[in-house]
Amino acid sequence: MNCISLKNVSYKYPYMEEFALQELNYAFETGKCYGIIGANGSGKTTFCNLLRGMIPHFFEGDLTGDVLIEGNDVRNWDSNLLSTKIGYIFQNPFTQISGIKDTVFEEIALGLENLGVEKEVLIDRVIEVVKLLKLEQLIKKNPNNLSGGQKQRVAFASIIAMNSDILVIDEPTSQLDPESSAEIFSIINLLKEQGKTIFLVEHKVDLIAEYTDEVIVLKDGRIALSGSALDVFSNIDLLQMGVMLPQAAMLSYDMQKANKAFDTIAITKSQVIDQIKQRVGV
Ligand SMILES: Nc1ncnc2c1ncn2[C@@H]1O[C@H](COP(=O)(O)OP(=O)(O)OP(=O)(O)O)[C@@H](O)[C@H]1O
Repeated sequence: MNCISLKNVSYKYPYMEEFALQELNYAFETGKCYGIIGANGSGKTTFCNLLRGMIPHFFEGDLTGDVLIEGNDVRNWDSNLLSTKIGYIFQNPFTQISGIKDTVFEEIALGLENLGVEKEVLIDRVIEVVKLLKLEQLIKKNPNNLSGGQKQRVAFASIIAMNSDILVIDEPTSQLDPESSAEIFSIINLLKEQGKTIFLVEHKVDLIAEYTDEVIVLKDGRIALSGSALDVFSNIDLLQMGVMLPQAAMLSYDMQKANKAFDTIAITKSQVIDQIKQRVGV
């Protein structure tokens, strides 16, 4: 089933002459994890704002074509309903934390509280999410005093508590160290296992290759390339679109140049290991 469909969609910000998004056509399937990549200014954040209905509900400007969310035109959706259906995780965890709650527990409960969820249900739901993300040590702490990585985990917990079907995640690890980034990606894996539809903007292409099912490459607001992570990252044209290839793919191309090509292009570390094992016969 398609959760979001784009039919000939273009968008221009108010007072701008250039289109930020142009002639987009795509059918996004429920339960898949999509990676969104592209050079700076290619339209990734605008694309996220389109997918979550902020365009046209918050951003004015010219939107043409059809954005269908579960078959209904985005213009006909109630914006409050959309914000619970589609969760959004900011690039900067400091922006996501409300700043008005004294404990992590209250912070995670805030979205549910705003929805008027009954207190007992709310407490059960928060406890469930705290266990799932192993946040027990943090629940009594003040969210404002947490590290960036801890804040980002709390931000994920707040969104997961809302039980949104679709999650739009904009560069969640750009401000985190490798250890905190790995923790965030294990949470993204959990969400995949729960069958959520995920849109992930991430500059670290190795992570996109590892975790996503399909990849959309944006260039000047257009979908320049799309398909399975393997198809997209096997395409050397990516380099001309201002996008790096995963290290594994670079190694595959270097092996080709040295006339020692792998049987197939590898895009993840585990695929490289498989190719080497095959070659040395273990
Ligand atoms: N609020 C806005 N008003 C006018 N133009 C905007 C606005 N936000 C973005 N743009 C323009 O739209 C285009 C796409 O920007 P966008 O931020 O979506 O790209 P991006 O790929 O997310 O960039 P980055 O990787 O730098 O975050 C750019 O030309 C940008 O200048």
